[in-house]
Amino acid sequence: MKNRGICIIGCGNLGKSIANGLLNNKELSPSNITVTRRTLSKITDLKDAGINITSDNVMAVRNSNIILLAVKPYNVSKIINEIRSEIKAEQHILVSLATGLSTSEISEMLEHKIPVFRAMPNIAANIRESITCICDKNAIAEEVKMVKFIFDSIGESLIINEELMEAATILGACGIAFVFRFIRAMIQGGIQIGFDANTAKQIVSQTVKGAAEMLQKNNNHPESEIDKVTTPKGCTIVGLNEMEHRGFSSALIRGIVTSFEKIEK
Ligand SMILES: NC(=O)C1=CN([C@@H]2O[C@H](COP(=O)(O)OP(=O)(O)OC[C@H]3O[C@@H](n4cnc5c(N)ncnc54)[C@H](O)[C@@H]3O)[C@@H](O)[C@H]2O)C=CC1
Ligand SMILES: O=C(O)[C@@H]1CCC=N1
Repeated sequence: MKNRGICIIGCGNLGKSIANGLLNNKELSPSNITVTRRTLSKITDLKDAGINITSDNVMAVRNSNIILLAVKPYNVSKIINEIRSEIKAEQHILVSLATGLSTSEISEMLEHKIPVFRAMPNIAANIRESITCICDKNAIAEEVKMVKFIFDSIGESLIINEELMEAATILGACGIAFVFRFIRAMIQGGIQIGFDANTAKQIVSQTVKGAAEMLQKNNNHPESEIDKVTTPKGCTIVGLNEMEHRGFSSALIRGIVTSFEKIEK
């Protein structure tokens, strides 16, 4: 990776998070990273850190090997039109972050057959705690490794089949919003039983973090951890059962399926 040039076209929320993640990766030199945005004043901090910033997408592509397309889906074809003639089969790999556009659709917009990837991170990329699902078209193992290296800089990454990419979008990228809504409801409950909002947020955030880390470290099923909390005839089981009577799990599952049906349309 050391001598590979990486460019990020569209340095907005995700693009900037990725650039920051890459800055923290000691195996990469900031001088090999170029990011583009129309309003450069919003990314001068990246310039101060040694990253090249420009509004010239064509120049950025010319001087790089791995192109990350981090613009909104409706801007993808316009950007590809702009950079198409600069994309060379022997030089480039393209990684699209755009929701809902397949690798085939993107490949068809290109002049040459090059490896095309899709990657779906979530906004925790900002603190390098994203989960990014990745799939590819026409890539060899070494190229897959290079792309995975980039997304491992902003959290964890996973190679999946493209047919699961929409499901990955719902579970990981939209999923973080579902988790935030759960957290908000916990905080509201916490306030009703006596805490101020900030204290409730601190207790709930750390509780959620602890639960997630337990699953990651112990690899147990959530239900076996729940069994450790539920004292017979105790206060946890009555709360859990009341939530289920009110449709807690069912509401979450139905929300996930509804989001999935929307993205599949
Ligand atoms: N926001 C999210 O949670 C997720 C978003 N995505 C996908 O990632 C992509 C980027 O999303 P965000 O970063 O949230 O959007 P954003 O709007 O924050 O970033 C896009 C950036 O591209 C810039 N841009 C637009 N046209 C340009 C041009 N011609 N040249 C250079 N820069 C240009 C915009 O000024 C903006 O800063 C989207 O395709 C989205 O579907 C994927 C996973 C999660
Ligand atoms: O809500 C959306 O459409 C996008 C997809 C992934 C996250 N946000």
